[in-house]
Amino acid sequence: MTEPVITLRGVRAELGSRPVLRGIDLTVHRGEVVALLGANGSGKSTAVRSIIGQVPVLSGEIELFGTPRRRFRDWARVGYVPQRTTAAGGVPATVGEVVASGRLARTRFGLFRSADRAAVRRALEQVGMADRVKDPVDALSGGQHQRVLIARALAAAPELLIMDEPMAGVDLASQEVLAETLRSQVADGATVLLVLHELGPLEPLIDRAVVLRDGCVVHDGPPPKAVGQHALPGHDHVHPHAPAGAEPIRTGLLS
Ligand SMILES: Nc1ncnc2c1ncn2[C@@H]1O[C@H](COP(=O)(O)OP(=O)(O)OP(=O)(O)O)[C@@H](O)[C@H]1O
Repeated sequence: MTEPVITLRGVRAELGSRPVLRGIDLTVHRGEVVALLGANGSGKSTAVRSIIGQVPVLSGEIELFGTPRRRFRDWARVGYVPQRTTAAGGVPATVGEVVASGRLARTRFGLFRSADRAAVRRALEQVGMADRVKDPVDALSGGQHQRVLIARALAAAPELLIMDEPMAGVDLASQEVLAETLRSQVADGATVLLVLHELGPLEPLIDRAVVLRDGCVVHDGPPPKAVGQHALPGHDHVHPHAPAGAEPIRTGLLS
């Protein structure tokens, strides 16, 4: 096996004094594409947020690129795409500005040189949004907004991509663009940890699946087949932030 890029050992975390992660062990090696699966509320988002330091850890260890997370400083190596809750939420920024913000960690003192501008342009081209660079993100559809968030993560040319439900609420055309973007990242050697509710169009890319239930790992191995438990009735995905009575989000090809 190659070197570990993400290591979690016995990670426990609480939210509002409720145990949400109850001793998670997870290793992602260089070049691997790992899907983090599980029902609503099983702790998937909390697990990835603990990795990037947004959720305090009660006990256990987290390492990034072999360095304890507390001492890890090289955040330009990590691209994070958070779970998208609303289309744009009144962000008064253009597509170009949002994507350029993802490049800041690679600039010297925040000054954009031609290599930085080229990286921003390349990221926009990868997700098919180069012609929208001047548009306000408010004007975009959900799928286009997600493409912009992914371009923002790609702008720093990260070695590790962590994405929380990148396909949720994304139209089919954007899903295909995102799957293709991810494919080229993986071909270039990126390491990827994806929170997913179902494998969907990303299935061919996934090397390994880790399934959480009630804050514990209940499976770590080959991805479940497309007709597995996540595609069965009763496993529809209701977004926790959606209004009460909202329809489950159908992320696409399997449902
Ligand atoms: N800020 C918070 N305060 C208290 N409880 C929280 C908070 N955020 C999440 N939780 C709870 O923690 C549990 C795990 O949430 P988490 O978002 O990690 O699950 P998930 O597997 O990602 O689910 P989903 O697929 O619905 O996003 C849930 O029961 C959720 O209600």
